[in-house]
Amino acid sequence: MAAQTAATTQTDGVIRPSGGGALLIDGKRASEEVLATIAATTREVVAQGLKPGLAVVLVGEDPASQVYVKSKGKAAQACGFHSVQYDLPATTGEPELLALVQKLNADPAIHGILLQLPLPNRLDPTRVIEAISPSKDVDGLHPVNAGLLAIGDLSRALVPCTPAGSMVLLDKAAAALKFDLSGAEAVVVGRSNLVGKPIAQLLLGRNATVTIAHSRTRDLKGTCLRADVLVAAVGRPEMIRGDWVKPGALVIDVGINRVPAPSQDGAPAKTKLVGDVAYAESLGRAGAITPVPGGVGPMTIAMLMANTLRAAIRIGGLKVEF
Ligand SMILES: Nc1nc(=O)c2c([nH]1)NC[C@@H]1CN(c3ccc(C(=O)N[C@@H](CCC(=O)O)C(=O)O)cc3)C=[N+]21
Repeated sequence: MAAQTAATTQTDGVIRPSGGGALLIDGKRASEEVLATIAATTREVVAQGLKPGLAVVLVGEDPASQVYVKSKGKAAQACGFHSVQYDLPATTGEPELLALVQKLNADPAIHGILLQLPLPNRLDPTRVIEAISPSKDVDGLHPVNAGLLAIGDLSRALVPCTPAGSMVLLDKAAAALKFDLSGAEAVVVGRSNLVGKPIAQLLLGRNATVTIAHSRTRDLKGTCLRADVLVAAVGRPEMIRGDWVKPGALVIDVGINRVPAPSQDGAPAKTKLVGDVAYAESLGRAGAITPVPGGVGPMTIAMLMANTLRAAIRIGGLKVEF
């Protein structure tokens, strides 16, 4: 990352490029901080006789999903959790999947159930997600958790991991720039149940003035240009251009898109990860920006661990501050 090789100062997970320009919010470092807190709290919880347990369910053989699921299992073990993974063949039927969910719902060693998405096309994720006990729904996708978030009951909701992680990074950016989210113009590009809608709810909970924009928005560039806080969650590589960013804006790039990278001297074709924001173009405009990779992605995994620990504490009825 060229922008980070220039002389930089790093204070509290924020990289300040020496030549000026956007502050870079270091999601890798923020995730390590969160994971360290989780590991410490887990030792406390284990000392009280409760070991948080996470079950990850993967259906089929999507290579990207296999990589994500592996890193979730690793993080769970590093946190001191009990961690199990179910690899089911792509041919698995809905009844078998529902039976596994019921078994995990009833298993006292399991406090978090993560159903890796997307499922193979034949399977309807809605029915399977709705079978997960809301108290173990660490993805925050069950309608009960979506509803608790919508009414602002964050003490009871399990909040989806990517939105929760995005807010941690946004808080870091706001603190570094002494920027008050209350009353600010926030624009979320993307309206998915997994990311766009829950982020909008969280921003509203902070008293931001929230616009949810999407592919049918008439003047997307003009809408983005109004944003003091711009959250990109569209899943299209570098769709948000630098000249769509209001000068000084806080930019949270949720996109993780694998695209072909130029290969040299006939070397095998390579790929690289880019966000939904044209990063290089935005550095001279944004006040702060999250990089891809190393931004929201690592935070997503850290928040999955946070949700699992929270679920365990609630299910176990422990009085542990977390
Ligand atoms: N039920 C469910 N819940 C999810 O949370 C969920 C899911 N299904 N399906 C797939 C997406 C994707 N996802 C990512 C998590 C971490 C990184 C991550 O750590 N990315 C690294 C780079 C990793 C790499 O190099 O490929 C980074 O951005 O720095 C990326 C993507 C969670 N997802």
